Amino acid sequence: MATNFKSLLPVIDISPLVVKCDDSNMAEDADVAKVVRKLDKACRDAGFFYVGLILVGECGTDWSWNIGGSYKEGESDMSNQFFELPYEEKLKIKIRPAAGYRGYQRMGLNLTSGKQDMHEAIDCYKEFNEGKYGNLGKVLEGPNQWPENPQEYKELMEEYIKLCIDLSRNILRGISLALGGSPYEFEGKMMRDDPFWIMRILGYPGVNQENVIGCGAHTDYGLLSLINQDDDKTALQVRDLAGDWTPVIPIPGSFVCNIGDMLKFLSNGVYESTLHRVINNSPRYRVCVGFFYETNFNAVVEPLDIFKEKYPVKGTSQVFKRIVYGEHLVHKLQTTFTNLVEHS
Ligand SMILES: NC(=[NH2+])NCCC[C@H](N)C(=O)O
Ligand SMILES: O=C(O)CCC(=O)C(=O)O
Ligand SMILES: [Fe+2]
Repeated sequence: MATNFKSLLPVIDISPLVVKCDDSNMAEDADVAKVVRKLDKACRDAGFFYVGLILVGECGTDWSWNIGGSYKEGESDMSNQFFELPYEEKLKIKIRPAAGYRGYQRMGLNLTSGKQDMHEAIDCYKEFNEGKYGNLGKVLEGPNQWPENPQEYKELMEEYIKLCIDLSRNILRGISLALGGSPYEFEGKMMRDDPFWIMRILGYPGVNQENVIGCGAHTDYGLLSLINQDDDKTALQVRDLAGDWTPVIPIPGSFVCNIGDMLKFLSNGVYESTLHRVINNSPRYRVCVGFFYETNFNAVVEPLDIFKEKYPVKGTSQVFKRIVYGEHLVHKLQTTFTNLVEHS
């Protein structure tokens, strides 16, 4: 992987995790242990890091792609093609509450802390059977909406999602070890055997003025986010421990990975979900795909016993109430899309 990019965030080659993914004794492997130490430091510091994958592993998936690279070879062009379509064309897959908040959202529809974000997007969520999550889940019921053109877009993105799910699971095994648990604290029991996911294909207009907010400061909602950004524009910024905004300079062939709110809760606050925002100061259009790997939709999330024992709470500021992930998500949707309810 290229090393001539100056970034303040660590780059972690996670291939040992992928190679050892089926080995329950993976923690004893020296290469895995090294990755785990790096993950722990990255998660305690910024909560943001780059992941790379150099080896070809075997995990029931074709890993013979350089992370993010397969997307950039084809689908990225298709995302650009979609956003270049006339507005009326894009509206054919318009996001609506009745369509489970899935589909195309115009520039400025998404609100963060009540302010309009200068991005447009296609939002997708894991599809599930009607009624599966009762009233709460109803809000998100419906098939994802894909454009008719380009035709192969849907199929390719669905492949991409599978890879992201696999990759997220492997990284989380490393994070689970980094927290001092088994590799499997974030799967299986505790209702995390049917992980929910979100994917947002984002387009940010090029600008001629400074500091147009593409996406306001927020934390992500779930366990782990994988950000696949254009290689030639720096727009994503992370708030570091000192409270300064650090640019996340793209590193070709890598994903940017960050911690979401659920991981913060489950880890008893040992790892934080870090604030980040997007400002595309480039005159050119920027496309980015965010993949968000979550707990089960109906998971009750609270600090895991193992982490409460390992990391006793100091003071009262760190006491986490139990929450249901789906409630957290639906609440976020309602504050993000307040303008949508009125017009549809
Ligand atoms: N699904 C997301 N990660 N959305 C990011 C946008 C931030 C969203 N508007 C919020 O206020 O939380
Ligand atoms: O565009 C990006 O780089 C990140 C987008 C993001 O933070 C989000 O959608 O949650
Ligand atoms: Fe985000």
